[in-house]
Amino acid sequence: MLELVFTRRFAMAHRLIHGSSEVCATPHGHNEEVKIYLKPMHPQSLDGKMNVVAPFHKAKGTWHRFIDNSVDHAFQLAENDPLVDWFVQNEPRRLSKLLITPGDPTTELLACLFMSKLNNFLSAEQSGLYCEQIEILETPTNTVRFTGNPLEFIPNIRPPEQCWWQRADMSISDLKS
Ligand SMILES: Nc1nc2c(c(=O)[nH]1)N=C([C@H](O)[C@H](O)COP(=O)(O)OP(=O)(O)OP(=O)(O)O)CN2
Repeated sequence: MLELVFTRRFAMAHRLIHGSSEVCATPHGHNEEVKIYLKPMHPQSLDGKMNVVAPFHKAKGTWHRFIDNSVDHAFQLAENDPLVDWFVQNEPRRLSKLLITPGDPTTELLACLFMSKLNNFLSAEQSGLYCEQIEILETPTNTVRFTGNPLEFIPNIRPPEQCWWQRADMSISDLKS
C-alpha cells in the first residue's frame, strides 16, 4: 500500500490543570512536530503517466495552512481553565490564538483532535485520501501515536456543530471572538 507522510513543526504553549503532572500546571511551551500518514480510500496502481497517489501540494496544502496559521504559537487550554476567562476579560484580541480542548490539552487528546480536523479537511476537499495514523512529537523524547477513529476517543461533551475539530475550517476553539 502506498502512503503519503508529511511532517510539520509548530510552537505551542499549554498547561495541564487536572493533576496528571504538577510541573505541567505552569504554562510552558514546546516546539512540536506533527506527522500525518495519508492513504487512498480506493487504492489503485500507478497510472504510468503522473504516477502519484495525489500531488503533494493538494494532499498537504490545507493541513499545513491550518498548522501554520492556526496552531503555530497558539496557547492550548482546557475549556474550564480560568485563564480562558482571563483572556476573554483582558485580551479578547488574542482569543483566536487560544486552542481550547475538552479537558487538559495533552498530546494524546491533541493527536485525536488533529486527526479529526484533518479528516474533515480531506473529506470536504473530496481528496480521496484519509488520515490513517498521526504522530505528535511533544518533545524530542515523548511521542504520541494514534490510529483508529478519533471520535471514539475524544471526550464527547457537545453536539458536533459546536466542536471545532469536527469542522473543515481553520478554527481551534468554539469561542466567539
Ligand atoms: N501522558 C501524558 N503525560 C504528560 C504530558 C502529555 O501530554 N501526556 N505532557 C506533559 C508535559 O507537557 C511536559 O512538559 C512534557 O513531559 P516531560 O516528560 O516532562 O518532558 P521532558 O522533555 O522533560 O522529558 P524527559 O525525556 O524526561 O526529559 C507531562 N506529562
